[in-house]
Amino acid sequence: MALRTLTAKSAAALDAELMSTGAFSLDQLMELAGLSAAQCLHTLSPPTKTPRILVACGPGNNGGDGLVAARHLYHFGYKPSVYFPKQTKHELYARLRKQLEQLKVPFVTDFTAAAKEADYILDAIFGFSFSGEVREPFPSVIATLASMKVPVLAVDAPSSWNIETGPPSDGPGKEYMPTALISLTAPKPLVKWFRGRHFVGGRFVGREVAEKFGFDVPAYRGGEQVVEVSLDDVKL
Ligand SMILES: NC(=O)C1=CN([C@@H]2O[C@H](COP(=O)(O)OP(=O)(O)OC[C@H]3O[C@@H](n4cnc5c(N)ncnc54)[C@H](O)[C@@H]3O)[C@@H](O)[C@H]2O)[C@@H](O)CC1
Ligand SMILES: [K+]
Repeated sequence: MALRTLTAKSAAALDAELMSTGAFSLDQLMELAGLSAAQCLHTLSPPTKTPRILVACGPGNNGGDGLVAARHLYHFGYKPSVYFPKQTKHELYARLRKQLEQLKVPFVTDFTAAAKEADYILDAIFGFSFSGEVREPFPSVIATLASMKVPVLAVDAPSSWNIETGPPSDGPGKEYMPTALISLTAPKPLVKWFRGRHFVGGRFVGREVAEKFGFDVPAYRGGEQVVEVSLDDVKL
């Protein structure tokens, strides 16, 4: 199974098409993306082994995937906590937050302290719209992710990596290499620099649309939302 990659520009164009011609709402896509990230974490390590999951959420849709994943992780039997320092007023995010509050999922403010207590971290800080130098308050968060021993699953991209050119040549993300990566819809060119277990999730695109945007739908098994794809099987 050889998979083609999707550039940041094509990923954004695909998103726009799914939410216009495709007739999807953002809620739907985010729900499926977040569900696949939670299923991926379960594949990596069950709640009996790593119960405490710290979910780091950024200000955009990658962060929204993290909020959705935190809710599913709770229902899978984990004890998630959420770091969400740059909250938007968008009503979708307010609802996702309220859903977590009703489950008594804690929101933490000190990322480094919370990371020391975690068994696994979900990196949902930045996805395909990240660019430039990491701005506050995230440099210290990325530095913690880069230096600590707790395993990390990155959602769509290791946060702070450039989508096309991979890890930054300087700054806190230079040494950051998550344990695992779940590419949403299709791998991005940055997988060339990634060393770890690689998965694809976000099972909502048909073959016709995939062909139009120049990527491949992986061979998902049965009703699963996520599939492990060897990096050797990604066409770079
Ligand atoms: N088609 C798909 O595959 C889908 C993707 N989704 C998710 O949506 C993500 C893309 O979401 P968005 O386009 O909202 O963008 P991101 O969540 O990737 O990031 C954008 C946010 O980060 C901030 N930001 C960008 N560069 C920064 C920097 N250098 N320092 C600090 N902050 C910075 C921006 O101001 C913005 O708030 C994907 O990666 C994926 O996780 C899903 O939610 C929906 C479906
Ligand atoms: K991420």
